[in-house]
Amino acid sequence: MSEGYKGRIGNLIRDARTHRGLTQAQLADRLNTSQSAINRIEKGQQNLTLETIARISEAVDSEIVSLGIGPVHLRVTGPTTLSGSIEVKTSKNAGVALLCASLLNRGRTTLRKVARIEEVNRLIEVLNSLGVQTRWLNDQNDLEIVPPRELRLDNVDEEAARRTRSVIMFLGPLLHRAEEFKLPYAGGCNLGERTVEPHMAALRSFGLEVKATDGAYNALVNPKVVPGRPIVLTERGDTVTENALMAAALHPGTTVIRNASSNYMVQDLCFYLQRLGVQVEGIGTTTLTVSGLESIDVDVDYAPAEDPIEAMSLLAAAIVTDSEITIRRVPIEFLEIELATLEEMGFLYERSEEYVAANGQTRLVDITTKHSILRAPNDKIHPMPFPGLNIDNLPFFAVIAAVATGQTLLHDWVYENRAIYLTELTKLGGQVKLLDPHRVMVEGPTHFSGAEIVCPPALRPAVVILLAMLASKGTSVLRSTYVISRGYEDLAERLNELGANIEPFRDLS
Ligand SMILES: CC(=O)N[C@H]1[C@@H](OP(=O)(O)OP(=O)(O)OC[C@H]2O[C@@H](n3ccc(=O)[nH]c3=O)[C@H](O)[C@@H]2O)O[C@H](CO)[C@@H](O)[C@@H]1O
Ligand SMILES: C=C(OP(=O)(O)O)C(=O)O
Repeated sequence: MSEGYKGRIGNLIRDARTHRGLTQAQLADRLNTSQSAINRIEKGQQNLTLETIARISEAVDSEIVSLGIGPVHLRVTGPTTLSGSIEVKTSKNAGVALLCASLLNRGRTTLRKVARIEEVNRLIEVLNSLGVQTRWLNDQNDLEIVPPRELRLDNVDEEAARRTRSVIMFLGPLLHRAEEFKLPYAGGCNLGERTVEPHMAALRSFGLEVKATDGAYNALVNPKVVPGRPIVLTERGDTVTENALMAAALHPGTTVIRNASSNYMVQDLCFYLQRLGVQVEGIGTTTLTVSGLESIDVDVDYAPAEDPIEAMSLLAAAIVTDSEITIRRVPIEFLEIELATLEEMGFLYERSEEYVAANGQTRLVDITTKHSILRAPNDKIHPMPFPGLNIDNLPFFAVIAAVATGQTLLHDWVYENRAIYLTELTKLGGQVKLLDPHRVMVEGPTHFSGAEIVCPPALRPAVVILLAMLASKGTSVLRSTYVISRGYEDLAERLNELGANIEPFRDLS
């Protein structure tokens, strides 16, 4: 390591340490080393291994070595048996919808226990670039959002916006704020072509016309156009329903949305809109009736519900490692089909009595997984819009099927590219055959063994690979894991608390 580099890293570590309010002695304590060693490191007088840097990063703040130093990789040593209990965090998808919806309100929105994930960070960056003030209030991840009098729509943080797809949900609220504006094309995971046409079709009823040119959506709004009849969505998509709801919230009349998604994030958005004073009927069904308001200026507090996809990920972690763990705060109403499918495969578990999430609505349970001997299901596993098996939960059945005896057919009719990434499991010893771009056949049981794999550019398949690595004998490396932190908060650290051995590290350039 060059002298210059050592000095630079030393400075970064000192800054991160003081930022966390730690003395050298306290940091030394956390790392099981001496204060004089920390002093030498900070002065750039010490050679550091990547492992040490990763450990220091963890002890102070994982951000310290992100400056100028490459992506985070994970080294996983397995096989692992997990134990203990873990709490499900609030959902990425409600989090991003509510951040967008906060633009409807001229007052202050406080969101409780927001998932502190990269997707949320990107959207906060976009909001900040528009002049919205945001502040994390405490280590519970409560977030305060205060919009400005006038939004700076000509100042959008394009780089942040392009890294998320959720920015498409700015269209619904913004069409009430400006008659002309521009948004960068939505990005996000590479799951193949994902149309935005249903969004345009739904919002046309509110006078929005969008021309897509030069990498941007150029929006023109005719405020005289209001929905004359029910809006019929051509796809029961989640974000399209959310866009239509947000547009309807500031339309001072009644809007009926048919073929609406009734999925978890849509429900959270509806509950938030109700707090804003907007009347929403039909929550949980496919017809939503919204009585909107001329303007909204209230201070509101809302606590989004727990993430069914994170809960499914944790169930899959337990199943693939054959572990008995307790997963707390599972939003059971959004996992019923998944659990019924798992039961058919021989999965054993106990569940607690139901209790209610902080939003006062969503039903939660604690699930304790039990040692199970799994067999392939008789029928194929395929997703459906809620109340079907969640589209984002399907990939987890690949790693579950890999530990079940027999052949399981997974049919992802939804995404052009997502099933393809599941074949990466073969690198760990899985038998996963791609039948066509939408169908994979998984044959188990599998004796996983460690390998080095670059993260697929899609959140759920990336986590599926990570979970298989937990069950793999020996050392695995999962490279470039930004895509995982897009949707999960501290996943590696939290799995380590259950007994996993996952070590984050970075390359030095
Ligand atoms: C931020 C957020 O909330 N993201 C979720 C949302 O994305 P989002 O709402 O953006 O999903 P899309 O609109 O891209 O829909 C996903 C895919 O499903 C297809 N499709 C969808 C519904 C339907 O009835 N028919 C149909 O064909 C679409 O053409 C597309 O190819 O919903 C997806 C599907 O649940 C989830 O994977 C995403 O995690
Ligand atoms: C596909 C997903 O999300 P997004 O819509 O943010 O790409 C997902 O959460 O798996």
